[in-house]
Amino acid sequence: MSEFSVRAVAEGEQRACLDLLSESLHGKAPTDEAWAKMAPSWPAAGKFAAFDEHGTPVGIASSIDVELTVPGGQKLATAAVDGVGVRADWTRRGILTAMMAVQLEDLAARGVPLAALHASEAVIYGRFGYGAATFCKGVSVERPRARLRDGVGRDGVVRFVTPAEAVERVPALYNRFEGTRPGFVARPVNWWPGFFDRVVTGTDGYRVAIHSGPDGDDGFVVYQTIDARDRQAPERGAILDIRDFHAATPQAWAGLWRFLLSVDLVSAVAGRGRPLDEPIAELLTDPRAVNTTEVIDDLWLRLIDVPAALRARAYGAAGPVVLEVLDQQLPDNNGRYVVGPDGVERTTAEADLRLDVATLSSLYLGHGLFGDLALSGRAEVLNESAVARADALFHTARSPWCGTFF
Ligand SMILES: CC(=O)SCCNC(=O)CCNC(=O)[C@H](O)C(C)(C)COP(=O)(O)OP(=O)(O)OC[C@H]1O[C@@H](n2cnc3c(N)ncnc32)[C@H](O)[C@@H]1OP(=O)(O)O
Repeated sequence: MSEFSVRAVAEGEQRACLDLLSESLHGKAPTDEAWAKMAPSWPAAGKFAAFDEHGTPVGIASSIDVELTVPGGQKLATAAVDGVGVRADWTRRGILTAMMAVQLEDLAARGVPLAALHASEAVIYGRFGYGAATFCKGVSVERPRARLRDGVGRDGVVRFVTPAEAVERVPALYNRFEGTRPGFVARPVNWWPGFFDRVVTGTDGYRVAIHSGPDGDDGFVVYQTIDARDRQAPERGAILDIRDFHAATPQAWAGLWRFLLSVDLVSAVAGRGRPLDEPIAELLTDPRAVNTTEVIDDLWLRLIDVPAALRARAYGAAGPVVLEVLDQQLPDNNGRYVVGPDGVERTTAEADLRLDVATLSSLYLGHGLFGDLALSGRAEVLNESAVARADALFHTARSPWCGTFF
C-alpha cells in the first residue's frame, strides 16, 4: 500500500491543494482567473496536507484564526477549521486521522484554546474531540398570513444599498454584532471577499438592505427572490430566501423582519441557519404562519485547552461541580476540574460527572443538558445531585448561535 506523509503546506503548493479539496467536495477546480482572485484569501499558513510518495497532495485540513464569543461575552482565539478533504482513492487509510492529530498538536502548541468547524457529516469529528455545540433551524414564513402585531419593528428605516456600498459598510456593521450571543464567530477580513464575490457582487440577484435605528446603521439582510409561480398556481409568488441576516438590537431585528414580510409578490420568506430560539412567531398575530423546516447541528466545537476555555466563560448561579475530563488526543487536558461561578481550578476531589472532551465541548456554549447526554452514556453521573447544578451552571438563556458559514 502506498505511503503518505503529513506536513504543513508550503508557499506555492496552495493551488494543487485547492484542486484536490474541490475534487473531494465534488466541486470544480478554480479557473486561473478565479484562482487569481481567491489566492490572497487562501494562504499556505494554517494548512496541513498529506502527500503521496511523489509529493502530490492527497488530503488537506485547513484553519483560519478567528475569535468566538463564549458565554459571558469573552472572545476566545479559535481555529475555524475548514477546507478538509481526502482524495477519493485515498480515503479510509487514516489520512484524516493523521491530519487532525497534527492540526490539534499545532493548535495546542500555539496556545489556541478552541477549534470549531461545520461538519459535512455528523459521524466524522466526534472521534477527534469535537461535539455539536450549536444548532440552527430553517424557517419558512407564509407571507399572506404573516401580519405583524401593532407597533412591531417601526423604530427605524430600511434601505437598499448598492453592491459597492455593501462591500464598504457591511463588514464594519457586522463587527457591532459580536458578543450578542455565545457561539458568535467574528468574521476575519479574509472571509469577506469570497462572500461578496459569490453573493453580493455576483449575478444571482442578491439584494442587500440595511436597517438604521436611532443610533445609525444597526442591522442588515442579504437575500434573493426565487420565482415559484406556475400556470397551475398563479397566486403563488416568489420565495424570498434569506442568505445573511444580523442585527445589533431586537428593534433592528424586528424592523428587518417587517421589511422582509412587506416585499410584494412573495408567498414565503425563508431562511436556513437561523438561531434556534429566533422568536419570529412572537412578532405575528398568527404564530402558525411560521413553519420550522429543519433543525440541524451547526457549529462543532473542540476545547483544545480545557482549563483556559473553562476559565474564560461565565456560569449560572449554582453551586460548583467537579468534572472529570478525558481527552485521548491532548492528554494535558485529562484531569478533574472544580467548576463554579467563583472560578475553575484543577482539583483532586471526587468527580461528580465524568465525560470525554467531545461531550464537554458540546455543552460548553450553553446548548444541551448533562442529564440528556448521560442517558446515552456520553456523560457518566457519579453524583446524581450534581446534574441539575451542572445544567444550571452551563446552560445559557439565549441559544448559542454561530451565524457564519466557513
Ligand atoms: C470541516 C470540513 O471541512 S467538513 C468537510 C469534510 N470533507 C468531506 O466531507 C469531503 C469528502 N470526504 C472526505 O474527504 C473523507 O472521506 C474524510 C475527510 C471525511 C475522511 O477522510 P479519511 O482519510 O477517509 O478518514 P480516516 O481514514 O482517517 O478515517 C478515520 C475514521 O473515521 C471514519 N470515517 C471517516 N469518514 C467517514 C465518513 N464520511 N462516514 C463514516 N465514517 C467515516 C473511518 O471509517 C475511520 O474509522 P475507524 O477509525 O473506526 O477506522
